Amino acid sequence: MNIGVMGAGAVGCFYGALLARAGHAVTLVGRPALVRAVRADGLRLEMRGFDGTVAVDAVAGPEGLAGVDLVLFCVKSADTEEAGRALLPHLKPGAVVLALQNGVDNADRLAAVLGRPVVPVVVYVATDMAGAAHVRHHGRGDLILGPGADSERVADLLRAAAIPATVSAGVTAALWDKLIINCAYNALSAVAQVSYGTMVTVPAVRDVMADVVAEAVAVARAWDIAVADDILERVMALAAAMPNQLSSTAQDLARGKASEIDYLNGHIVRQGAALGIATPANRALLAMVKLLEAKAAA
Ligand SMILES: NC(=O)C1=CN([C@@H]2O[C@H](COP(=O)(O)OP(=O)(O)OC[C@H]3O[C@@H](n4cnc5c(N)ncnc54)[C@H](OP(=O)(O)O)[C@@H]3O)[C@@H](O)[C@H]2O)C=CC1
Ligand SMILES: CC(C)(CO)C(=O)C(=O)O
Repeated sequence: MNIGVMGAGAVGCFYGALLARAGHAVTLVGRPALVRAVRADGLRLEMRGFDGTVAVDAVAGPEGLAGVDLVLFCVKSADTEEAGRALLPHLKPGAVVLALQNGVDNADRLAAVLGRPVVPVVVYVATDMAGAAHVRHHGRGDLILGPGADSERVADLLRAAAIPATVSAGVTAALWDKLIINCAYNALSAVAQVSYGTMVTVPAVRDVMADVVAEAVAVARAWDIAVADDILERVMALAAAMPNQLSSTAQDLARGKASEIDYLNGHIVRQGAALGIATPANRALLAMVKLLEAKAAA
């Protein structure tokens, strides 16, 4: 199949590389430095059991996706509308679009721009870019796709490419579960630039994480989202599973990049305000990360 990746960063390059290894024709849309590096040397995929170059095409603009049947949309949440508008004129009428992003509203925001359904996807992976065209996998990789006319067919295609994928009518709750994990870890890890294992050794941090989770659960349940009953235990368990991990927000700030915080704790704060639910812990974490972003931009 002809497959396009809109936003060739860590997630887009990782899944694009696996699909290319499975024999699909993959075109990455990325920034000029990535395009130059892929065209010069190919895309390097480094993961357990494989370290090598994968044959993909790379282009700097979405006009290169005119012929694709499947698009993996993998930009950060703040770029969803702009990248969606750039993609729109080049999208084939029947092409299936998957949003592989954190946050809970990217697929809806993208669908509004594209004027067609977008399949929300919960992404459980740890991956980063170790160089301009070098993607490194650190763990997991499983995807939960929302239901849709093509979701089962696409999940089959993903599984055939060694990507664990399921389709779930509970995708909204799964997106919220992931959002709550992000709200608990991302900002605190970013503010102190510490790994999850270190974070949870500090009792006051565990208390703040519990407050953040309680506020987010109150917001979610007010929207009738069936958040897992054991969400706090699941949140706390992540630190043992990924003790050395720094959050993506920590990594963004360390690189002087804007983070997705407006779509993580910021989402809880906005929704809480609309619902009349107090969210002081999420508000404080949002403020701290915004302050660091402002300092970096000054
Ligand atoms: N990395 C991970 O392990 C995980 C990430 N996620 C989520 O997946 C999503 C993607 O994350 P990730 O891959 O890490 O992010 P990256 O920043 O690594 O990748 C996004 C890439 O898209 C590029 N981009 C943005 N807009 C355009 C455009 N219009 N045209 C071409 N390129 C564009 C960005 O360039 P630039 O930086 O210059 O803007 C960047 O290179 C996020 O929502 C993230 O939270 C979820 C689970 C795990
Ligand atoms: C799950 C988690 C918290 C793993 O680092 C993540 O999604 C992120 O860093 O954004």
